Amino acid sequence: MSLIAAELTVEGRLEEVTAAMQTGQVTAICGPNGAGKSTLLQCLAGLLPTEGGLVALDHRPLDQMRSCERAQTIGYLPQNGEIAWDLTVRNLVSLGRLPHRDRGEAEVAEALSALDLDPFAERPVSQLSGGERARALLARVLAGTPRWILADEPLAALDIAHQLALIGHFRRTARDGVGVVLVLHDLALAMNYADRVIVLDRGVKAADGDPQMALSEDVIARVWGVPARWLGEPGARALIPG
Ligand SMILES: Nc1ncnc2c1ncn2[C@@H]1O[C@H](COP(=O)(O)OP(=O)(O)OP(=O)(O)O)[C@@H](O)[C@H]1O
Repeated sequence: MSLIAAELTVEGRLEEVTAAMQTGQVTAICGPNGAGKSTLLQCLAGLLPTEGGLVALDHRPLDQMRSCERAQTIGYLPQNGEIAWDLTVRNLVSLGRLPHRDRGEAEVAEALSALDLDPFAERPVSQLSGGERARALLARVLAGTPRWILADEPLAALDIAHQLALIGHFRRTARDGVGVVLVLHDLALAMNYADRVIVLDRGVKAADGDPQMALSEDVIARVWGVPARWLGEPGARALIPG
């Protein structure tokens, strides 16, 4: 098992947030706009220097790892990622193999298939819809076969069928020993599919634990300021406002 442990303060954005995540689990990071979710994910990926605190992967501070090793180990999907060149989808996804310095044709093919991109593989990315583009960017991360997947709102642009297919893929990947950390705005997806939920509120941790506890109606009322009720059975819950 691998572990990422963080103890973080980022001026004006995160205040003494501690978190420890393990492989084999899907961890969701939830919270209102501006709560610090993307900031936390960037810190966990080693992309944002932290003034106070530390992020360690298996007790090794991330900033002491070589960038190549870090890139092989941690796959990061930013929110609204840019695509600088008008590559074909296959070539974009192949960029995920850069840290490994190989073509990784089998891994690229697997990632294309996991994201249902085979019909678009030879198409320039400029000719994709928003959701297809989001899937191509995530496929690039998966092609790198990282031990950790850190993805910022990976489901936001996807239709319900692709959301469910992808969350199923994340769950299987976690079962195979990968650590999956997802920023999610959809609280029902977090409730039904995450093993663990971290809730941030204005830069501080408001809850951390199993989804039933971390996303209780009380927490939702306190953090989001919205009265809401959970209906349905565990694993198939729906959040009803009011
Ligand atoms: N580059 C930056 N420099 C300074 N402050 C920033 C920067 N990026 C974001 N912030 C601020 O830090 C806080 C946390 O931002 P962050 O993007 O982490 O929030 P978030 O929870 O991901 O929000 P959202 O749900 O809107 O994506 C916000 O108040 C934001 O305005």
